[in-house]
Amino acid sequence: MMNRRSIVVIATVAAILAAVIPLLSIAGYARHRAIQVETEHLKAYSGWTLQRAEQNFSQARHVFDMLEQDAWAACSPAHIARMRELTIDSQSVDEIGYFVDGQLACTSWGPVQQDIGIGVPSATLVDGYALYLHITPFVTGGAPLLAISRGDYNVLMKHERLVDVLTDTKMTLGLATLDGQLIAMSRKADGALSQALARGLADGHDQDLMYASAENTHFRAFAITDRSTAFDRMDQELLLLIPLGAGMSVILIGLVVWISRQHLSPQGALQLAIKRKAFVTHYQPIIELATGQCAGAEALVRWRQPDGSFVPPDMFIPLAERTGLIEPLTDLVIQRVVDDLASMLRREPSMHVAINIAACDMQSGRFLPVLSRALRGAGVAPTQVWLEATESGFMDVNAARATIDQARQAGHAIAIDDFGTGYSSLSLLQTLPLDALKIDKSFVDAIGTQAATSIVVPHIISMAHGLRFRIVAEGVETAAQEAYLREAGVQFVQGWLYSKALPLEAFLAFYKARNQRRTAPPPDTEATGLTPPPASPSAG
Ligand SMILES: Nc1nc2c(ncn2[C@@H]2O[C@@H]3COP(=O)(O)O[C@H]4[C@@H](O)[C@H](n5cnc6c(=O)[nH]c(N)nc65)O[C@@H]4COP(=O)(O)O[C@H]3[C@H]2O)c(=O)[nH]1
Repeated sequence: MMNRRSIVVIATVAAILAAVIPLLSIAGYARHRAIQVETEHLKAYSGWTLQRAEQNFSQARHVFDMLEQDAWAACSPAHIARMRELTIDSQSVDEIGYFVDGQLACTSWGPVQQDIGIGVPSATLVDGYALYLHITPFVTGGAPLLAISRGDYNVLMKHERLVDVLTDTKMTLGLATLDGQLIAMSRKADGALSQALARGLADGHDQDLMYASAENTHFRAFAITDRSTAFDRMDQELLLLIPLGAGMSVILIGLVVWISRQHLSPQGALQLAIKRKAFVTHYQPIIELATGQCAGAEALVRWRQPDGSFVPPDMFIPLAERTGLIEPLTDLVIQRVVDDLASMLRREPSMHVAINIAACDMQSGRFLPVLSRALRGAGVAPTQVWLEATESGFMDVNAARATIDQARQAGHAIAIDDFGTGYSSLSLLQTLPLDALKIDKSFVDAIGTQAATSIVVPHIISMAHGLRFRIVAEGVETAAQEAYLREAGVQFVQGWLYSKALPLEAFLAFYKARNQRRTAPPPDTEATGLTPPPASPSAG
């Protein structure tokens, strides 16, 4: 588990990010969206500009069709009158010219005396049309016009007419030939950009301007606007999206607070640790006094911290019991013990391991199927697994009896742990079909002292003998205690005199060393059972 300081730092950083990221994402999204929408807007206007140009172009085509329908006497009054009539009827066409042998012979205004050649077209369109971009009308004078020619005729029209589309925001519309010659612009705009767009520059934006274009078979049209237009749009989008971003920030911050509380509250931390299976079991050897051999071990759970240290069970078992987390924890311990010791238990059929069972589990018996599944899967005999519970586990006698019966039928031995520290010990011992009694360390400590409890120890032992219980004395620390217990007929001992609780590897090594030595003919120490344990990492 991380320490509080790291959690607070991480939670603070996460909360700041949770507050800022949604707002930045929303701003980024709004910017992207605004540019996208404005590009589509410009593209739509480019399309409408093309439509407008085509309308003008089709009016020119109509004029040509009308004139070519009849065989006119060239520049006759009727011919000129017809040209004038068509000029007046058409909204787009300002003047019509008629050429003979490449020389302007007459216009919709009348015959032409001057020597005016047709000239070289600026661009040739499909369908046999030619474009002359800047023709100065010689009759009316004035600003240059655009000429479209077909056959012997040309029609003149104002450039701006091709791009006179009403826009809803400020923008410049432009029209060009497909080979990149600029025909008309609705307003003045950046020259280099307009030329580039006329030549087919793709949609996009620079520091100041945004632009998009569209094409048809005759023309290319484009639209240019200031980027501020898009940013105005972005402001509107942002206004709509900010509550959404703020809502997301609040949800994320709430999540961060919830997760950090999970980590910071002891219950939350324990819950997470169970979820992450952050527990190991250490094994405290149990010594058989008659042989001095290691007869088994008590499994003692430890909560592993990220820095490699361990939290002892006294620090979290009571919390686990209060909060109901003891149940998944018991299951974890069962699985861990089986994973750790299965092969050794299979190899050493006389060895046993004792697992602590919490009071509520002892009363419900809920863990028994879990244990039986785990043992069956690993091929371990249930007789090799002892179950230890303190007196509180047996308080509800009927419930406890059901669990004990089931457990014993399965083959487990049941031990009453920390005997003498709780209430109603005597009646419990007589009422329940128990197999073993563990004398609490506080009684063992009293051996050979003047403490009042020292008087009780022989009575506990003789009572256990009377009930035919196996006896395990816990917390044996001195040779004198061991000598007393041996004399009193206690079969098993457990305590720092032999070994503290050991990590798995160290326990396996202890077991091997201890039992190998004991099978060899005994040195002097053999008779006392006081062989010092091999040097091993202490973890108890
Ligand atoms: N000073 C001293 N201490 C000795 C000596 N010999 C053994 N001990 C300590 O006494 C405790 C014996 O376990 P316990 O009475 O079952 O008492 C256990 C048991 O009630 C509970 N516990 C441990 N593991 C589990 C578990 O897996 N499930 C449940 N429900 N409770 C557990 O936590 C208690 C404390 O366990 P630990 O801290 O490992 O402490 C262990 C052990 O390290 C000694 O010679 N001197």
